[in-house]
Amino acid sequence: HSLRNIDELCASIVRSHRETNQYRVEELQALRWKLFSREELQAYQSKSVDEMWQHCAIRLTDAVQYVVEFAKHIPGFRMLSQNDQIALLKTGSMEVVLVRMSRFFNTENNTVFFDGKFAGAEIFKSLACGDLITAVFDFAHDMCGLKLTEQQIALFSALVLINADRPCLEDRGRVQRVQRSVELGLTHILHRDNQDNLMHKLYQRMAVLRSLCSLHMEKLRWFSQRYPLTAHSLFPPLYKELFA
Ligand SMILES: CCS(=O)(=O)c1ccc(CC(=O)Nc2nc(-c3ccccc3)c(C(=O)c3ccccc3CC(C)C)s2)cc1
Repeated sequence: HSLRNIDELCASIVRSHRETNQYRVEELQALRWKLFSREELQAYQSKSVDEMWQHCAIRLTDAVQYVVEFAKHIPGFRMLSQNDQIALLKTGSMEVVLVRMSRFFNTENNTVFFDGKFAGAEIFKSLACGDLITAVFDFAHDMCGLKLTEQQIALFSALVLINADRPCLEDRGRVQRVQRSVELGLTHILHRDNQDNLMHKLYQRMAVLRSLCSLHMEKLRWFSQRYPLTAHSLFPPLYKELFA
């Protein structure tokens, strides 16, 4: 890998990250103090479990669509077989959504961007999965502590997605080669930013992401058993395809 290739790889991943985000950082910084009123909060909290799950699944699926677009523009991702691309998105897209959402977490009042405003954990009460919500908020808070730049987030997101250890890959070797080039890109960016020490912290966060996503899958299984109709006929098809 000549340095030129690595620079080009980083530039295309950063460009793709920027072009596939629903919101720009500046946009959401401006909304940071736009909070839900007590009435709005009560309206969310009085939704039934299945209503709130459906509401969130739709929004989560929106965010996942953008991650699919991001993946398609990662050099080397499109070279992989269709099956391997799906396998990587199945396990990685939620993780990238969590990394992206964490950028907009407001650590001063512990709120996350949801439905156009910033919401505290209590708004998700009717989901009846408090441990998942707490874990997501803790992760977002922790990620903010790393103060990653958009470029670092772009390369980290690509590395989260292109992971040769994922289950049911056809050509693990090929995924490994793409993963190694993205790893080189991330270490290159961190070295340039004089933050080599971040690399091992980011690998630690990848393990937390995996546990968050298995908790999400566990909650989804619990929900689908209790509300089969909602899960099978009212959730977005992409949500079912990727998570169910
Ligand atoms: C991701 C791209 S982005 O431009 O940053 C962006 C784009 C769009 C938004 C707005 C948005 O959809 N926010 C959502 N927030 C949460 C959420 C919820 C609980 C805690 C923390 C955040 C959503 C979820 O549905 C969710 C997310 C993670 C785990 C679990 C769930 C709920 C389960 C039941 C599906 S959707 C925010 C950020």
